[in-house]
Amino acid sequence: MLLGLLRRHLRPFLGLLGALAAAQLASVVCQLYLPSLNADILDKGVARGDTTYIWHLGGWMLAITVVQVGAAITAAFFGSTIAMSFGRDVRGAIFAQVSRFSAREVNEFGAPTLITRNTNDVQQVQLVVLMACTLMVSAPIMMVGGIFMALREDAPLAPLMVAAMVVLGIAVGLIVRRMIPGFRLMQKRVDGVNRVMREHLSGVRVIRAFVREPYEKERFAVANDELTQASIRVGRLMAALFPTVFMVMNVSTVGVWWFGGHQVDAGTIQIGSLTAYMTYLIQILMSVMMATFMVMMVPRAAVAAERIEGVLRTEPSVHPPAHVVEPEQIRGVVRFEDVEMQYPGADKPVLCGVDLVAHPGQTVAIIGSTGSGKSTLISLVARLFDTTHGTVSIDGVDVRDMDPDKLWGHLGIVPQRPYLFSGTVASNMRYGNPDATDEQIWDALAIAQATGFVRGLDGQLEAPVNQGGTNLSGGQRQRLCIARALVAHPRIYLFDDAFSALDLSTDRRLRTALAPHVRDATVFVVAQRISTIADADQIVVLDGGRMVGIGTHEELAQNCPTYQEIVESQRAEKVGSVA
Ligand SMILES: Nc1ncnc2c1ncn2[C@@H]1O[C@H](COP(=O)(O)OP(=O)(O)OP(=O)(O)O)[C@@H](O)[C@H]1O
Repeated sequence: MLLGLLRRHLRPFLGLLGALAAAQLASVVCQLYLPSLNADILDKGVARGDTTYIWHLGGWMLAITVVQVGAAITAAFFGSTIAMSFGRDVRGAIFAQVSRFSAREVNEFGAPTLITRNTNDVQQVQLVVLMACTLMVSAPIMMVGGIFMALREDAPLAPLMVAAMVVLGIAVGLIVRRMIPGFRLMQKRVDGVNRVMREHLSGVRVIRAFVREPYEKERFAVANDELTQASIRVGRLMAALFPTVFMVMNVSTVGVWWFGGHQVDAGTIQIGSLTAYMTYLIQILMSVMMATFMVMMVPRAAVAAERIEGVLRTEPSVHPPAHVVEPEQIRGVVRFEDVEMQYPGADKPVLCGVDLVAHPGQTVAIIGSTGSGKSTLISLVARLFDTTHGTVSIDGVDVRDMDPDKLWGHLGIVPQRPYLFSGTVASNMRYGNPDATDEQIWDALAIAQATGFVRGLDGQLEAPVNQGGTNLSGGQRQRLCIARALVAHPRIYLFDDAFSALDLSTDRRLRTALAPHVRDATVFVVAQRISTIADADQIVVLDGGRMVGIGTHEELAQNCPTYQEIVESQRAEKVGSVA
């Protein structure tokens, strides 16, 4: 998975990778050449007292060092550019993919893991790219070149070098193999900590109201502890890695001095060559160590890549059609035909046999007990989910055959949980219609009964709105969400319990103001209160996912027992609250 991800997202940087490889090559060749010049200075210059030779080679060494430093800086610059751009592109790809997800995929993954995957996981892979860019060419060349140059200086010491490399390779391999499952567990536990943290932040008011802070602290402590345990397990293995590398390096250095010393004694090797041999050995083992460093990161990056690919390879269940069908003209006739909807993993459908037509200019209200399927019904129009049987069509075209962007462009959705984006009142109002004028916004705010409180805000339309609209009350948020839908001027409105946070008189005023504005549109209203929907052209009564009544308020009050029960229960509530 890691290789696949790297291959796809590094392709645009092939040119830069080539330049990086050239710069690294230049740097390594210079590094490999320097010890051999040093050996010459010692053996031919110092040993013979030839100062001119020393000055001459010294100058060469200086020039080569300058080239080596320049090449190393250039390689580091290219490497950082490639790694950072890689990270940017992968994050962009994940964001684009998640934007294509339907509610089903978002629910299946969960927001915390999607956030971790787009941040922490990408960072892990990016780190490996950065390391690879630094070592990719230099480590192998250094290793091969070092061996070649070292053998040129002294072949009899070669078995020692080979033994050191083999021992190092086996030791590192064994440790790294045990690290992979540890990293997988660690990333999962990072998700766990994020999940608890996110829930804590979103539900902070509820937590305080129910005095559940100690419980939440305990929950976080458990998740935190689990992450710590997993990290410690991996950390122990990592801790074993470096001492192993250094032990092999130090033992082989002692071995070289020991055997080399005897050879110098015997006169079979010169001191300069032995010094160069030592430098090469250190260089080789250093590159093995650097490669080890990278190898250490690869398992974690491989796990991260697996998680990233998990997102990138998930096919959204609500996907654009292969052949888009455009309605001749969008009028807004919405038709449900024998619609059934079953959530993935659920044992029975939440909607069954729904047949319904809504015409432009009509308001269709949906009422029913909690969990009867009202929100699900209208979410099918917006293709937040697809039906499992039957069709939902707009102007005769199945919504699954329409271009999703065009479909959503005709819809004005006011969700059950009003959500506003960080910015200003105006930026939120222009969310569905960036060209809306201030006048249009004020008109929409007036219909949504929001003018009063927006005028009272510091900055009015330019008043700041926090993420999620948390600096506004629930009712204010709901009114701004209604106004936002009105500014977009869609053909079809979907109000999902959008009036529930409004008091009765505001609800009435809002509906009166709304009527002329949506005169030509098709309006769906999910509501709990009979008073909100009594004027609707059609009222659909849902019970356990089935339509148990359809008609006007008067008709249903006459012949629909479920509706009569709802009316009766609300009347009793009203009498009870007055008493
Ligand atoms: N994303 C989901 N995944 C699985 N089941 C779901 C999902 N959303 C809703 N359900 C289930 O589907 C049923 C209908 O939910 P829905 O939200 O449509 O009801 P509702 O009538 O709008 O309820 P309420 O009046 O409380 O908002 C419920 O039993 C709910 O548990």
